[in-house]
Amino acid sequence: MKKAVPLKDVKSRPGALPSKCGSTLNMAANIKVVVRVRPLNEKERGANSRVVVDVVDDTMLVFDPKEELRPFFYQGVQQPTKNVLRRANKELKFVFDNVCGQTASNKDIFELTTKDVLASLMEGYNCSVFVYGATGAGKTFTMIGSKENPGITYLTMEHLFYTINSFEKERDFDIGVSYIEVYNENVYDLLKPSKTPLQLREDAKYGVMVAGLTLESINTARELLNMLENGNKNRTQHPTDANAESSRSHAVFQMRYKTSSQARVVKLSMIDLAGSERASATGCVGERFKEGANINRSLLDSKLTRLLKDSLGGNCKTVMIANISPSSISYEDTYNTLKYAARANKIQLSVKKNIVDAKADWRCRITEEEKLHITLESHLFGLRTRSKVLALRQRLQIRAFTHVAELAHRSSNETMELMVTEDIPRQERAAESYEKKARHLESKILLAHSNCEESWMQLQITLKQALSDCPDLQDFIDKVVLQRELRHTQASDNLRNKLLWIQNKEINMFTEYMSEMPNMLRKLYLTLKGYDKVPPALATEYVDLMKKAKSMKSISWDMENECNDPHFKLISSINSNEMFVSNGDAASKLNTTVDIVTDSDDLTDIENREVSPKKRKGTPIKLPNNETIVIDDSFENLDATRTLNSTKKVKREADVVDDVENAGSGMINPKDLNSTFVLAGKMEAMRRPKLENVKVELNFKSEPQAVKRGLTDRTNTIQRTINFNDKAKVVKPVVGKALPQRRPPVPRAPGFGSSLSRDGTPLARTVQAGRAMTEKVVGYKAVRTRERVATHPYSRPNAFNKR
Ligand SMILES: Nc1ncnc2c1ncn2[C@@H]1O[C@H](COP(=O)(O)OP(=O)(O)OP(=O)(O)O)[C@@H](O)[C@H]1O
Repeated sequence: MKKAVPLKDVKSRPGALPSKCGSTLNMAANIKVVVRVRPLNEKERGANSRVVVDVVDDTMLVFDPKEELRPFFYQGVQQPTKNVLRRANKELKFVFDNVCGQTASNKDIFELTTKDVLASLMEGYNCSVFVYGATGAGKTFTMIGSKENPGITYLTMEHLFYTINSFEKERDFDIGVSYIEVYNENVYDLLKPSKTPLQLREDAKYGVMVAGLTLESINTARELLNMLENGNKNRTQHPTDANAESSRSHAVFQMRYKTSSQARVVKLSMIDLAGSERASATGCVGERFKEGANINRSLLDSKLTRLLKDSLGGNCKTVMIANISPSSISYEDTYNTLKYAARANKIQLSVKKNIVDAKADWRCRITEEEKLHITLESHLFGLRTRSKVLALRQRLQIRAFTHVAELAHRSSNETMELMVTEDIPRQERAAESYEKKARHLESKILLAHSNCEESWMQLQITLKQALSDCPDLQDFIDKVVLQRELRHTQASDNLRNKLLWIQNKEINMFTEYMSEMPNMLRKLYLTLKGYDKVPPALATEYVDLMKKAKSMKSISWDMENECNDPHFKLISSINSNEMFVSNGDAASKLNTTVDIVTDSDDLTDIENREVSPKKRKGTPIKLPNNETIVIDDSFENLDATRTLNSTKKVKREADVVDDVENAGSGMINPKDLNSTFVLAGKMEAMRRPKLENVKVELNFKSEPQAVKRGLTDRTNTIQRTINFNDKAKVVKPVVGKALPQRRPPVPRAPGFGSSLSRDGTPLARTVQAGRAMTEKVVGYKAVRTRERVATHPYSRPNAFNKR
């Protein structure tokens, strides 16, 4: 026995898991193959042909079964049965999903094929049923049938309408049908016959379309019956040896339906293929032969394949009905058909559900697009934050540098030179680096911004489409828009908080630094005072300053004050909502050489002030490297006159000192501190040897000049080294003017030098009372105490030191 075609397990395979959206379902499925064996026709019966198909059961048949040999007798003796002239039987077993014998009706075929398919169709799967076989095998009989014995197309549609009517109230079905034929590679509409063939088009949304095809809408299966009968009459038919009414074309009946809740159209295709027989089998020549060639060709590719692209491929549930004749006359065709059907049965398809809940589908699409937009948005926010933080840090750095430069200017020429040679170039390099980074970030921001805008535009288009398709989605769409606004507000707040945090840190550091200044100032003042080197203007100014420090307690931070505060100005100057940092501002600062022109005004306002010609007045000092700096030490710039004329000037100096000593520990406004110094000058002057406005060049070392101009009355000495030891020797202390630091009286413990006895009772002062205190009378401890006080760096020199 010859090896049979391998048997197949035809049990249904489990479907794949639903997709993420929950709206589409992919499942693996084989092409369902049903074999129908038609009864022998008149001709076959007349030809006394042999039956070559033996239907074993509803899934199995044997092709060319072994014949039961009749015993052969010769002269009453049974002879050996072997007939050498006879061809051996193939006896091939074929197993399919279903095998229908000669007695099966169209209704039976429908039950086994399209009835199941309809359930899938209603679930949203594209479905196709095609009949395959040689000419006269019964394809048209199965598919179309007649009015009296309708084929499976009619039966399917009848059942479809029955199903639809059962849930008509729930769903609104829109059904359209078309009936076309592919003949000699041309497509014709069978419902509206025309000699002009139709063209195939591919549409992204609807798949393969036939341009100009009539899509008839039907409401009952009865309408369809007439339609199919008329359509079939228009089909190209030519008699063949096997079939007097042979259809020489492929007929494709398609039913499409769409409900309001669906996003896509679902298609059912019923295809009556032209005979698959070999051209020679038809006994045709000429035109008919060409027909046959085209039929076979179109089974493999071209128009029919394209037309059924989405109805035979992966995304479709497919049923193949293989029609065969049982007669040995069609032996070859039947064998070929069975082989072809067996192969088709092995094809596994991945079927995708087409019914998608439109609402869920739109949600899915919107969510996907929104995700992309959020990614782009967060990238943009990140870049903006980096850019603004960078700009703020740069501005704070410039501000800090300005202060440092000013302090250097005030302290000594060496410091100033160091600043010019080292710090300023370093600062300029930092500025250049900042500018580079800022530019790089800016270009990145531009790109990210345009990407983000583009994705938002796309998302908006999708939102509009979704809304027009599904008005129910209004809430969902509103939520998407609101969430975007919320994201923007949050990003803006985060940015603002970050900037404020940085500035707050800066202000804290500045405040801490400033809080240390009053003590230092007080010590310096007292030292000068000890040497009687305090000019009246400085004393008054110092007193005013300390008074201000005292009144700091009553400061109220109203809005106006905040606005005038340069720190607040700095905070408000950075708008976190702006896409870019106003680099113009930063750039202008970067390109400006630190210009220190100070007077008795607020130092922190340096950046906003113009250099008035008046403030250019002063003493030009020639530096060792032949550069010149103008020190504004002119009298008119000192506030002393005004201060002296004020009511405060009438106070006695002793009172002033008194106040000073008590006010030392208070907080001081930085503005007030800065006003202590009266200095004008320009750091740039050191970098530019030839300044236009330099009028007089003086030798830097010409001390007497400064003295002549009354330097002792001014505070703006550029170079004053205070050597306590030397000065203590040459400067005569002014007795009574400077008081030593007051210390709270220390309760003395009873014992040596105490006015209390060991038991706590007061001692009677007798001999010592009223006498001058000498080493002898106060004892060793008193001498040590006096020495300690005298050697304290901030106390005035006393008689002991002098000695
Ligand atoms: N199952 C059946 N029972 C009774 N008669 C049948 C059956 N199948 C086919 N016939 C008859 O056989 C003849 C040929 O059938 P049909 O036209 O359907 O063949 P076909 O495969 O479509 O051929 P072609 O490819 O040439 O169009 C018709 O007269 C039809 O009535």
